[in-house]
Amino acid sequence: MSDKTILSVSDLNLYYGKKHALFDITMDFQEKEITALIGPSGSGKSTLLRSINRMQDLVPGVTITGSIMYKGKNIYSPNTDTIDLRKEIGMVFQQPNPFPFSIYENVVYGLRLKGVKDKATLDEAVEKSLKDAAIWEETKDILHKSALGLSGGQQQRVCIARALAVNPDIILLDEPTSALDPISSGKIEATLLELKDKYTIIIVTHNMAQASRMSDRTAFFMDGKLIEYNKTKSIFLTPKEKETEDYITGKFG
Ligand SMILES: Nc1ncnc2c1ncn2[C@@H]1O[C@H](COP(=O)(O)OP(=O)(O)OP(=O)(O)O)[C@@H](O)[C@H]1O
Repeated sequence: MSDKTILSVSDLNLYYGKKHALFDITMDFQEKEITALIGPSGSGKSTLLRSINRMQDLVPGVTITGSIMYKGKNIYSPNTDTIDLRKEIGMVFQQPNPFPFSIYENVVYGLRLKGVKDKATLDEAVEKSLKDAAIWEETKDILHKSALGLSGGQQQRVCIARALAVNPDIILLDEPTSALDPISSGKIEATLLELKDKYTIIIVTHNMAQASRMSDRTAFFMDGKLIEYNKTKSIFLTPKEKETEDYITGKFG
């Protein structure tokens, strides 16, 4: 574990009923870096990502063993308040999923849940979060219009702003650009690169070019196993495992 380790996954196994989906995953995530999780469909990337903020607990029949240490505590300890955990470890999904409210109400959603009522505080959070998500200029004059009226790319940046508004430490993103056109994807990538100064980012992506452009470290998964994990340059230029090389050169997957 290095000084910069923010999350430490040890011997994590996950079963959906009898199906063993993650096998002995052990890996550390570094603070204020972007880590990409790559691998073929069904390799367990989303399962691992969702395990990090205990979203996977919501699936009936799931069994999880092992630990994920965050700020000195095992997030799988029975004492963990998962609502609080998900404020510190936010999530953005593949399909933009704004709520059917105004842009403003989408962004302040988590703050309202926390009981924040002061208008000036909420206004400030809206402006800051939309700026950080690089969507302020496009939305500042229409804050009280429905978020559903925005384009898919704009909706996704509002969803990023919604995640940022509660001031998380870590942002998990599950293929956040796969439903978007290349221009919108490029904007999200640029936004995430800016956010890395303030947040730790873990992103599942099928897009190899995106992983190699954006991430500091890359983890390659296959059949629920972590095959190789290293600095992104090493994974893409000098992979150690044959499976990694075959995948990144497009031989399978
Ligand atoms: N709710 C579920 N119930 C049962 N099995 C599941 C469930 N979710 C995922 N799985 C299985 O667990 C394995 C890992 O799935 P997961 O979605 O984590 O893979 P992935 O690498 O993210 O795939 P993709 O790239 O297609 O999103 C797959 O075999 C999948 O079928």
